[in-house]
Amino acid sequence: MRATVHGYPRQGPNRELKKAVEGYWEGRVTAEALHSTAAELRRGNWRQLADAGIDEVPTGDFSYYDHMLDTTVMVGALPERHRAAVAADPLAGYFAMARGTQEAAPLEMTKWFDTNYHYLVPELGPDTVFRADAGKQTAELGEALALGAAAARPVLVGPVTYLLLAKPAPGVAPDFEPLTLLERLLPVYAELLADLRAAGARWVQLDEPALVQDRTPGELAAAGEAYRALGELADRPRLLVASYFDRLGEALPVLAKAPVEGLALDFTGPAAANLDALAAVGGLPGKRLVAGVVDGRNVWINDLERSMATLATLLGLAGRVDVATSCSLLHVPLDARAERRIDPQVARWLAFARQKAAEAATLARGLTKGTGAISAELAANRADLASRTASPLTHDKAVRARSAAVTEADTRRALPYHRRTAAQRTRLGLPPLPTTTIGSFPQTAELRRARADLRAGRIDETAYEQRIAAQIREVVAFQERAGLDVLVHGEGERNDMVQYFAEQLTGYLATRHGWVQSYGTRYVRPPILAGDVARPRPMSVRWTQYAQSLTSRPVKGMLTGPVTMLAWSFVRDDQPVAETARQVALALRDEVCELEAGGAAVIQVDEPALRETLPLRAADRPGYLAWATAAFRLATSGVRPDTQIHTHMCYAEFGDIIGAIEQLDADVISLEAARSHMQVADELAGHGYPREAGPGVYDIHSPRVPGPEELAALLRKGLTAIPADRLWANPDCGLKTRGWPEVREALRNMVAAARTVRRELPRQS
Ligand SMILES: CN1c2c(nc(N)[nH]c2=O)NC[C@@H]1CNc1ccc(C(=O)N[C@@H](CCC(=O)N[C@@H](CCC(=O)N[C@@H](CCC(=O)O)C(=O)O)C(=O)O)C(=O)O)cc1
Ligand SMILES: N[C@@H](CCS)C(=O)O
Ligand SMILES: [Zn+2]
Repeated sequence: MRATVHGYPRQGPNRELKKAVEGYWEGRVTAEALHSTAAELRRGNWRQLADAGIDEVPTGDFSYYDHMLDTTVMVGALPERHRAAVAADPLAGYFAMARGTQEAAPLEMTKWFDTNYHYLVPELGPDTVFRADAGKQTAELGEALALGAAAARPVLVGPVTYLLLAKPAPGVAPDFEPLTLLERLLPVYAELLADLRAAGARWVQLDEPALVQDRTPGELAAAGEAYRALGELADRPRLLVASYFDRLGEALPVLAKAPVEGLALDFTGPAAANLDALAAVGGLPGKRLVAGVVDGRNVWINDLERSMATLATLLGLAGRVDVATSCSLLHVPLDARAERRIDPQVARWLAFARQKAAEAATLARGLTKGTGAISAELAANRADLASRTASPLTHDKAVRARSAAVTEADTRRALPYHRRTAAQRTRLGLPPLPTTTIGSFPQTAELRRARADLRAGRIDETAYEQRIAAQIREVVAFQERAGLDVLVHGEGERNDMVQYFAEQLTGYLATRHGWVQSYGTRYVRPPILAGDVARPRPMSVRWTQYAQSLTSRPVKGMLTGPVTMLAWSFVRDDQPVAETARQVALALRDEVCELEAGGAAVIQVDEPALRETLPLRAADRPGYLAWATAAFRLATSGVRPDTQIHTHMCYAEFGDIIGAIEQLDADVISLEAARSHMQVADELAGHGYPREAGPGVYDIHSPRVPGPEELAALLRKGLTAIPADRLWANPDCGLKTRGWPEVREALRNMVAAARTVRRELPRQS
């Protein structure tokens, strides 16, 4: 029995990859230097995995930006508008597809299943011509083999998932279904498999996570047909079809029957249902089962005894069982041992990527040699688990009592929306198409340096606060000059919209080095929800009030909502997630009320992750949406009717949660829409969304500055779906990743566009 993982963090111990890629973009790092840093990081990862006891390493999971974009390159499906740039300079062209240029828009970016990782959406149409390019995969396999890896297994996004995650290219009919291209794509995969075999691959993994979502009979039949065709190829390595993030459900019998040599299944969380389902289909006789028993999505140590029991059952259900993490370790930080500041009593409960690889190796050893061979590890693990259950850190009586006393009435505002809206209009006196931003302004290197200086003791708290106050003055003055209607303080004091609040709440642990890739070169350090949550003191009131003291225009209070506070953290697995959400919501409710008492007439509570953590299977959704929307309302319903509650969401398709968005009972919502050409405005209108909305007009993920005409056209498009008295003009998301020059120009253009479109509106009688 072997131990393996599906993928490993790419960034390196000190985010060397981020620094090299951003250096290349800025012209400070040559392409050669970038390639050599990347190769060194890959070698470091394989060595680390081998040291942890992993005896089959993944290859090809590394990426300069995103593995879906790599797949688009691998199958030659480059968007027409980027072809010339890629032909002229493949590396620069690759980043142009990811980030866009002044001439050519980037690919759309969206969430990778229910994770906080974002991928670039392939754009396909009836004229798409696929062409195999195995170069990256064969080169990385060659590197691993040259390093002496005992066994190396290339990992590719599978053809069915690739097509199911694609969208119609611009200009292609919106009802075009990329899956209809499967027959054309399979010969390309056949060629790739032959190339990988020739390069020394004995096994190749094809990732099909899209098959854990609800699929139509036609999609399941297409998957069955694809793996029949690939399985019947003569010149190919052995095939391992991998699924993760949930149970395979009705796709399990389809894959179990396919002529492939192995399946990788997740056995954690809701995917634990795979165990009974596997027994029900008669197991995988003669096949390899790669059993994902070590959770690749959380940071908690594995219950080794429970996993051994699962593995023992699985031994009777497959020809051969190997031990693995449930999914790629891309979604967890690299090394818990780097967190020297975490209390050792708590640190013993934590396992990051490196520790999870070691857990898989321990389990594989136990399976091969018997539990006696891992008795020391089992005893230590038992003691660590028991210390967590018994710890006073995980229980706060006052928090539990308050949470238990919450009633339905605590989650309802005093008046319904239609009675609040008039009071808010009178209080705010805004023009039609009011202009605003989503909250953050550029997080300049100077701001980050000030924070790093504070951490290192090079400056004191007073000097740091002066720096933040200066930033707020600059942000407010700019917004007044630019003519925005509802201002923000700019979030300059926040390292991250979740981490900043988590650092001020009890029950959360912060990491120092726990970076996880969010998209491209952007990383987050998800805090860890380890205990009961309370708010010892106000968190955002002071800076909001300071900004309001500088202007007579309304300044929005800005908070992160309870669902996002959970989604972008590692949540505790020792109590229902709904209970954790209620605790966080109560802490936020106190903050919302204190912002209002401090004079805020508009308070935005961001829930960008509401859609992201929607369960992948429809059957699990009503339960999630019930606790998630109740937590948001609990956090926001303590305010007066004339206080306007905004919420904001980005990075996702919202069509399937519009009913739930209504359940939030917010007064105004801003949504990401620019890259998808305001499609969301139609979706809102299609569902009869009766409230105010700001579908984003400025794509903040690209350095490209939209002109006033383009922005006015998007607003006019918004007006076809949402009436003028309910439409807001705003960017897609916060501006923290952008530079000041772009932001200044884009926001001036946005205000000019709103003014132009306002002039075109019929006169109010
Ligand atoms: C809105 N989004 C967010 C998501 N998840 C979150 N948890 N937060 C989000 O905002 N998911 C969906 C999207 C994803 N979008 C983004 C956008 C931007 C970033 C980003 O810019 N990340 C930064 C890191 C931000 C941060 O923590 N900054 C710290 C500085 C930390 C640091 O680099 N420290 C260095 C020293 C720095 C120095 O010396 O100058 C160190 O500690 O070694 C801060 O401001 O204090 C990034 O750089 O990637 C992420 C997701
Ligand atoms: N208020 C946050 C939302 C990001 S999703 C920001 O502006 O960055
Ligand atoms: Zn956003």
